Amino acid sequence: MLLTVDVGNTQTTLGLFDEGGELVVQWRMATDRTDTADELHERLFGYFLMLGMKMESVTDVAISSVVPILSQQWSYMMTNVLKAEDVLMVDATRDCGIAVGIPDPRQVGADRIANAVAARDSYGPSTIVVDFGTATNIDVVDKTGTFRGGVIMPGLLLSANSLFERAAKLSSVPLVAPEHALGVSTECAVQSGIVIGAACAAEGLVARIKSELGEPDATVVGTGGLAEEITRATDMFDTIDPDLTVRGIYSIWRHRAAKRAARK
Ligand SMILES: Nc1ncnc2c1ncn2[C@@H]1O[C@H](COP(=O)(O)OP(=O)(O)O)[C@@H](O)[C@H]1O
Ligand SMILES: CC(C)(COP(=O)(O)O)[C@@H](O)C(=O)NCCC(=O)O
Ligand SMILES: [K+]
Repeated sequence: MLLTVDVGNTQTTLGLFDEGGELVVQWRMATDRTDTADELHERLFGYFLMLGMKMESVTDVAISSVVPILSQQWSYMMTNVLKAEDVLMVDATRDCGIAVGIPDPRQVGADRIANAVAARDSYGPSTIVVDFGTATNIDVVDKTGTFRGGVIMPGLLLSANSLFERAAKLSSVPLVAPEHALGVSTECAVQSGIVIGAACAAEGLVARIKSELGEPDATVVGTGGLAEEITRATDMFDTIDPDLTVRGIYSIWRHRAAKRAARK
């Protein structure tokens, strides 16, 4: 089985794929920057126990991480503790099976490359991904199937928390989409600003990107932990695909495995 690990700034999503490429199970844990390799091992062991699965069933590992300190700890744990033979770290400077059309691929977050690969595989070229997590990032695949970059902006929770921290009369409200943009209470006004505001920002940016690319019919896909809530505030998405990043990591692993097999 392939174990995929997607280390985001807020949560880490783990996935297990069977030999046929089916995502068998997926789970999330909080991302804690202070975790050591031993702590990650303990937590992984606990999840396998809970799932009634054996860690020995993992033959391959692929990691996408946007938290460098944890990239090291995960990689060390998989190699030295789990003794995985081959640990793939997603990295846009190595062949991920997609053309990268930006000047310095070293800068790109691994999750954004994974999103682009899965978007191209699942929806074809000319696809725009909006990923609502710690950051809201837009990842663009043009009609030639090339990753073209996109947008990075503060995520909903980050924006909301800064607002609550700095505005003396405001305190935390549930981040759900209100029925109307016109808020008649403090709670509704804040929900409108944060949730509908994030939807409108994404709509506006996607419209501009479509126009800059000259691809008005690009497919628009929503993903990330907060996508389900945003979708209540907009009809911009052709689809919501919560497993996009994890499938991208799988595709990149499969691409590399096929290349390796061809060399043998
Ligand atoms: N299954 C879920 N359904 C709804 N919200 C979720 C789910 N999983 C995570 N979230 C929310 O999404 C946020 C994390 O999103 P995620 O895309 O994992 O961010 P990151 O990749 O930056 O860590 C968290 O604030 C969490 O509350
Ligand atoms: C844009 C991101 C902060 C998104 O992180 P996330 O919200 O998934 O935790 C991450 O992909 C990142 O740190 N990228 C590096 C900069 C770049 O992609 O250009
Ligand atoms: K994100």
